[in-house]
Amino acid sequence: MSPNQMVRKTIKLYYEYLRQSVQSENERCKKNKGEKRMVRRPDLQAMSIMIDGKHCLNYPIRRIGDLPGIDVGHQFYKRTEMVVVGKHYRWMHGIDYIPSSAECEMEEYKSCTFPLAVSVVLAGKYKDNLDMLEPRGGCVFRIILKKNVPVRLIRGCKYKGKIDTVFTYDGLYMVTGHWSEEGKAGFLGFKYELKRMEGQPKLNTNPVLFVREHASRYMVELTGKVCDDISGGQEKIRIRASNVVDDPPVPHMGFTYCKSVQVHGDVRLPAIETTAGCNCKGACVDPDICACAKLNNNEFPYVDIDGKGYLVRAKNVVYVYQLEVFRTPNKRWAVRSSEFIPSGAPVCEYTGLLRRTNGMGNLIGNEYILEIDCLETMKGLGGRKSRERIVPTHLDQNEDMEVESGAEFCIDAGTMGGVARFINHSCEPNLFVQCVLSSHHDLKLARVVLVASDNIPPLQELTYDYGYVLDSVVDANGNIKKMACYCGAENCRKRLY
Ligand SMILES: C[S@@+](CC[C@H](N)C(=O)[O-])C[C@H]1O[C@@H](n2cnc3c(N)ncnc32)[C@H](O)[C@@H]1O
Repeated sequence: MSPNQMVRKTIKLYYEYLRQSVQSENERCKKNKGEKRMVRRPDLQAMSIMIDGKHCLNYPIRRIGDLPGIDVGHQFYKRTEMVVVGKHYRWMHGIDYIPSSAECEMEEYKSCTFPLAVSVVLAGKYKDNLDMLEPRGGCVFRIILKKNVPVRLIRGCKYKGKIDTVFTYDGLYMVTGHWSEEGKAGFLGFKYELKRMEGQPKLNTNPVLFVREHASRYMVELTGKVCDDISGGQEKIRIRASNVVDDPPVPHMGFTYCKSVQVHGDVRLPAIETTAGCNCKGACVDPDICACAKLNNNEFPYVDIDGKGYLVRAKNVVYVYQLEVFRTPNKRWAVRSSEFIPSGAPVCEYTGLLRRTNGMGNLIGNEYILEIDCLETMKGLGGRKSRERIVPTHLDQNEDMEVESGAEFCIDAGTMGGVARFINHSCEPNLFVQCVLSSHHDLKLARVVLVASDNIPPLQELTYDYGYVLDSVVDANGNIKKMACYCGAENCRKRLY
């Protein structure tokens, strides 16, 4: 696994623990009526679980300088997120340091006098904090910054949306001078002049400012706009389409928008027993009593954070973002959001015509088919990666299910579909496919929702892994078809199929 992948994996795990911690805190508060909400901070709980479980990177032996897999411009959305990858371990403090040479990984610095500062977060919290960008850095309060030892500089920037602060890694700085000065609070403080080291990528504070100030305006004044709302008013939030790639811009998408799955005329659905849901009054509280939780191995699949539902972690069974369809140079259309999408948030449903997969010979070449292969995924069949441990028990025990033959139904968004039909494949995606059962319990006819697997910054392309097995796609003559992948991921498999 590459350092970048290690970092992503660690951050994903941290957010999974974070959502679990929010969930258990919510449940505890609901059970103990009158108890103050969130006594234990979920982010700190998640951080402790990561530390105790030895899931953190670059810890306890610490590194000075750049950390593998965290480049200039990398953005963090919580201070504790920086802790779990070893970027800035002292989450409460502006300066992080290595206390002794025994905790320092790098031989060349072992002879220095410790403690040794390794990173500085400038978040505008101190009254005397001067952040004048280059060449001067900020003001700090203890003499632990050393000449000739680089420090990582991370800039916090307030964000107007759902997250409080975005922390951007700005690169390595050297101390070029220091002096003492009486601060605004009347105490003597030490100030440092920091100079950014040569040869690093350009300062990356601009994307933060762009996101903060201009993303929503950008959506209003969308450059190259070819359609004001591809949903034709069906969705609450308009889905605009833009094309700055073609000249003249291609406006045609050749499909009919549908907000929900439509049953194809040829399909006779099996008799489905609809379910009434649980007997909880108001919000579901007790997972030992709630019928919905029982079907999910006695836990709630969703956690409520600020009144919104987030998936705790990928489940075998269980839209609100301003999405935009945009033209790409080599993948035709694609989808992105103008807003930050937090990890675990459901983004959109894959809609289209519900069809049977057999007898679909005439659909060879249809690029918009998504098989409802919930059960295959649960059992890890046909090259699918099984989601271990969390097969709901009532389904796991049902060994009679015919799963070897592949998915019985699929959603065909070729002529009719929603915005999800424009979401491309990536070998390192930021969404995952989640099957959801709500009004019935028939896995073959589950709804398919795409959920954020990472924190997704505004304007980043949304992608999921199509999960093709290589050489599994054939043409009408039975010849193997190959398609090049242009996802651009570091570990791209180079082929879609
Ligand atoms: C469901 S569609 C996605 C939307 C499509 N780009 C469009 O403009 O309608 C799937 C098709 O998009 C293209 N595509 C998706 N991901 C791709 C990738 N990573 N590399 C190359 N082409 C991709 C392929 O042509 C694929 O058959």
